[in-house]
Amino acid sequence: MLRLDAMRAENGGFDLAADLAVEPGRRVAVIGPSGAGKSTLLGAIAGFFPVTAGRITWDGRDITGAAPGARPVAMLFQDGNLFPHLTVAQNVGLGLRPDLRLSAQQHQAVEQALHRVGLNGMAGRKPGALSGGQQSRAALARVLVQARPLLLLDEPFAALGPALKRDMLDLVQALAAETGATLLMVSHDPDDARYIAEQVILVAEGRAEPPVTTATLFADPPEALRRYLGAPGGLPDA
Ligand SMILES: Nc1ncnc2c1ncn2[C@@H]1O[C@H](COP(=O)(O)OP(=O)(O)OP(=O)(O)O)[C@@H](O)[C@H]1O
Repeated sequence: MLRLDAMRAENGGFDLAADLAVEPGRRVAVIGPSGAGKSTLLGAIAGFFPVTAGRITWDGRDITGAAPGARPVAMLFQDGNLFPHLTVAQNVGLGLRPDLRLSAQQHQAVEQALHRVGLNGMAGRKPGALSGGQQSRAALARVLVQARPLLLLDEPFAALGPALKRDMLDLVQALAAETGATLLMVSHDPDDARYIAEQVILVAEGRAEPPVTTATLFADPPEALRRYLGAPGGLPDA
């Protein structure tokens, strides 16, 4: 279980507060207005931003001060962070060893991850020779080889068209189910939350609220969510 106990994190002078827990294996959407602190929340959990108060624990272990690589976390960003001069297989291999000195077993793990995301036969290509959707798959394969129990996705598929995005959400959902990973995904699209997430963490005005059931939240949204959705009178069906 992920716990943020009276946590405060700082991002360049911005202060985010969170006091919440996420049950193991949950798929949770993180939504809220632009600039509210969604990326700061994920970055604090991943160890990219300093925690100034409270603590972060994973299965009871205090990881507040742990180095990013020592956390049970794999993170996927919107641009995928693929290196253009490396092949797809090398980009995925970076998830296992930054110096790419992979063992035979690790090479096999890379191959399996590429196969799982539907990129067999493309291991030797450079990212520039992949479509946008294929690049997203390669970035997801890198997250997958890390085999971490907590996956943090920061608007991972925002640049993809609706059909492609749906495919990727299906894939993420399937992978999370297979591995039992806990998933936190930032999205600006309420439909993504409805589609993939059992629960939603609402981030507004520098505070991350405890997760609530997605359908419940959209059925009776708090004021901050109403404002964000821009539908004060009537909301789309949950
Ligand atoms: N390097 C920085 N220096 C100063 N302030 C920053 C820095 N990075 C972010 N901030 C501020 O921190 C706040 C939270 O940013 P954050 O990226 O977490 O928001 P967000 O909810 O993810 O926004 P968006 O939906 O637009 O990506 C914002 O108000 C932003 O202006």
